[in-house]
Amino acid sequence: MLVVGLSGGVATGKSTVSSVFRAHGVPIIDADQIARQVVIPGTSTYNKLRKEFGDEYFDDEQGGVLRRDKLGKLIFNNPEKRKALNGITHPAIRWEMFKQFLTLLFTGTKYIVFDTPLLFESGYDKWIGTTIVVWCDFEKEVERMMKRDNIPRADAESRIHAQMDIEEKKKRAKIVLDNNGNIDELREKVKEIIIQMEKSWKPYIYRVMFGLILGVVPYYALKYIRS
Ligand SMILES: Nc1ncnc2c1ncn2[C@@H]1O[C@H](COP(=O)(O)OP(=O)(O)OP(=O)(O)O)[C@@H](O)[C@H]1O
Repeated sequence: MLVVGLSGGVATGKSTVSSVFRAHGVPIIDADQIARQVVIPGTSTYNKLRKEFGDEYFDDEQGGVLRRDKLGKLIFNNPEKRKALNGITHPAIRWEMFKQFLTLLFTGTKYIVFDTPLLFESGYDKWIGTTIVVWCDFEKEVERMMKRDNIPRADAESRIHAQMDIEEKKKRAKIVLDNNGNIDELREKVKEIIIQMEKSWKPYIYRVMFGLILGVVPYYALKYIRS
């Protein structure tokens, strides 16, 4: 199975790209969705967060849900608190991603898209067959974020500046997806990528390698145990 990493700047269009893949039946592992899933009230990650950050970060009138905005503001300029948050949430996110990956591995799907804003920051790009970076001009990025999130310009700009430079991500990507046009143009570009991936031999090569590992490793392990 070919794993395609999808990343880019904030509000550059990753979710839009992801939805086109999904509409074409490509399975997606969505890191943002998993990050929300692991902090649902009642999970062990939720309980650890509540203990670490205190009740003020949870909305008990809404079933105790995490106040993401409030926590986001706290960690924005507080590296220690950010470290504590990541220390609690990241292992749970990684574990959930691994479970979803394993499930998809055995369904025989040809390729999957791994949608994560922090693909390069986390270093996962090194383990991934192909990487796509979605980008658009700074001004467009700011405008789209302000409109979508209903936030002032200063907030949008500081969220962009808090991320790894988009030029660095573009340099490290295998496929650079320009989203300066309209949404229809973006959809057409994604369809083109899907056509190219359908033609790719990489998934078959990976399948043969995986099959060999599954067959050869137990064979030698048994041989070693019996000798
Ligand atoms: N080509 C486009 N033309 C106009 N608007 C667009 C285009 N592509 C995306 N948008 C809009 O820009 C906003 C941001 O797009 P999207 O949510 O897909 O970005 P994202 O990279 O997933 O964001 P985040 O980093 O916050 O997860 C959305 O409101 C989306 O509808």
